[in-house]
Amino acid sequence: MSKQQWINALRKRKYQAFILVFLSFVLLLCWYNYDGNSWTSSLPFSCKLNYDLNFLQDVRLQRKNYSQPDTMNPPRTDVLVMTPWLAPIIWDGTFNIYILNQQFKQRDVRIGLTVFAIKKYVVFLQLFLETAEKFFMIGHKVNYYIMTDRPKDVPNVTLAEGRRVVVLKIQSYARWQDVCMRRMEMISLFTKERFIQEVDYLVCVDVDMRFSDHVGVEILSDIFGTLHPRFYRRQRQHFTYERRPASQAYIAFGEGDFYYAGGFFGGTVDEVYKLTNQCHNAIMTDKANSIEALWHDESHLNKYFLNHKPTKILSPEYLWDNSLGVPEVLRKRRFVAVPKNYAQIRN
Ligand SMILES: CC(=O)N[C@H]1[C@@H](OP(=O)(O)OP(=O)(O)OC[C@H]2O[C@@H](n3ccc(=O)[nH]c3=O)[C@H](O)[C@@H]2O)O[C@H](CO)[C@H](O)[C@@H]1O
Ligand SMILES: [Mn+2]
Repeated sequence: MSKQQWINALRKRKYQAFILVFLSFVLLLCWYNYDGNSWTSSLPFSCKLNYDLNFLQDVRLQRKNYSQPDTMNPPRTDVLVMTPWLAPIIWDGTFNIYILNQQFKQRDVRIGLTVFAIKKYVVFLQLFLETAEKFFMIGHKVNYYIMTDRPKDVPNVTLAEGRRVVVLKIQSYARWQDVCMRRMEMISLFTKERFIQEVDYLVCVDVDMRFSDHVGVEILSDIFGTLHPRFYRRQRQHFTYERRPASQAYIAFGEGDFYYAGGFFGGTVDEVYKLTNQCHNAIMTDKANSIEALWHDESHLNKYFLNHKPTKILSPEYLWDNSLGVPEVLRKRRFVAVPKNYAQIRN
């Protein structure tokens, strides 16, 4: 086709051509302004788009010319993004995943995700693992440590390269409360036995959950906890801390920073060992004194974090429950509770 023929053809279909060029331009503009995390302020027109952009993941990871951090324009002004002890609180918009992935890739970091599936809770594993493969630490080395009394019921899920499932057989306990609490003991035991050789960070979560958006290296730090979705707006006197002084988990009214959820914490292997070992010891002391903390392991976790402040805190984006609706500050729901029939699943 000669140049003239091209021009003639274009003239004939000038409207289509114009629309095509215009659309390409818009697409390019969007792509250019997407800074690896959000494309809000950098767009020439001020609009807030919060689409799921996983298809751009590969592209955005390679992006070098991300937008400059703006000293006079904080990305979030609607939520607390830093604790008084200078630990960041991770909300959507506060981090650039491109930069963080580069940093953690350089260190070739290995992450262990511990999850317990005792008795009937094995039914949650399939969705948990499938969604983790879509959203959890994509592009990094991941070991799933599945602790269960029913190894045969662990589903076979196809894993991406660099990821593997490790099934660890453990005993079960009759009471669900004991199952929950003994997680502290098991994590601390396996930390010494194998986690310390195999991974750099541990992430410890509930199994009755599904991933529904990006959860990546932005969560990693020496020791981190997560704001409980029911309490992140509440005053400390309403927190359901253990209030009986006889318990090791006791926290007085007038004390406490946040109410942390039992279902999502982690850190370096060393720090998680300290946390789980201390919580387990406290649980055993309570047991010897015939007292059980109100919210079991969660109460002890809250006590631990009162005295050992987390170095990072995850917003409730990282542990949401859809029965609470979707408040405006919650731009993403990354890890969401799967509804369950308590009476049926716990017995
Ligand atoms: C989201 C969140 O913050 N959850 C916490 C909350 O309750 P939940 O009501 O979410 O507790 P849950 O029933 O999910 O139990 C916690 C976890 O223990 C495991 N499990 C439990 C029972 C069983 O028969 N088999 C089994 O495998 C399983 O991994 C489960 O996810 O309070 C619990 C203590 O009361 C724990 O602190 C949970 O981490
Ligand atoms: Mn749960």
